[in-house]
Amino acid sequence: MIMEMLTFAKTLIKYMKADIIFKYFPDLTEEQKQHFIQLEALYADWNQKINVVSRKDIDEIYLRHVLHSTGIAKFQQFLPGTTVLDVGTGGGFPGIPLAILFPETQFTLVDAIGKKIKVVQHVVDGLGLTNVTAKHMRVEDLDAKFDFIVSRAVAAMPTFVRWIKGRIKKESLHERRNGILYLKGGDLSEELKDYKTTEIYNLSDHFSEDFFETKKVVYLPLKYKG
Ligand SMILES: C[S@@+](CC[C@H](N)C(=O)[O-])C[C@H]1O[C@@H](n2cnc3c(N)ncnc32)[C@H](O)[C@@H]1O
Repeated sequence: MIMEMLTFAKTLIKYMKADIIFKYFPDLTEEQKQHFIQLEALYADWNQKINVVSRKDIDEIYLRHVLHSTGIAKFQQFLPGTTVLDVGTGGGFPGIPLAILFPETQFTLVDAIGKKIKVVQHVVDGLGLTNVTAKHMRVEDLDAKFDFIVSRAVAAMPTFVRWIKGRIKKESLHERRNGILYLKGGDLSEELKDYKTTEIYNLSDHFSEDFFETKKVVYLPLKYKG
């Protein structure tokens, strides 16, 4: 009886931690909810073996990593059949939470560091996600095209745009033209001064936690370059 109560309490605690995601995404399927709930244990387990995320970050994984990643979905819903590239995904952010939200979208997650991609692959396998391909490589060496390119904390926009040149598909499936959706923070006026078509969205308009006060989604539509 005590063991059963303990198991129940553990399940409840796990559910409560992921609750911050369910609060902002109330229409998730049971499978999506289970995927989000399982994330913390999978990261904690793999992080013990291959240290890629700090202990503090694991403790706050739902706020700082998972919810932040899903912020992109507040601005762009991906249609079935969309292809999305996550550049410099690290442990899988924003790619993995987005892949849970959009199971019919194909995600390619790349990182230049092999052990980070190892963690990503283990988490993807642990969840049984079939819409994620993880690649250990520099993005400059990738030879494929995508509808959208997402990223967080990898490079300043001029460098980033240079790296992903020619990686955007010509035809747009969505109302919004194909391009970059980048999670950034703080004052971006200097970094983005040469990108006149950029649109900036405040995540604080959607998420009430202090963490999001300065957090933004930067959208940069891109022209197709054969
Ligand atoms: C600060 S981490 C951010 C990781 C993740 N996006 C996040 O927000 O948690 C930056 C990551 O970008 C990767 N990276 C940097 N330059 C890259 C490149 N040219 N191609 C692929 N990955 C790159 C690094 O290996 C590192 O894992």
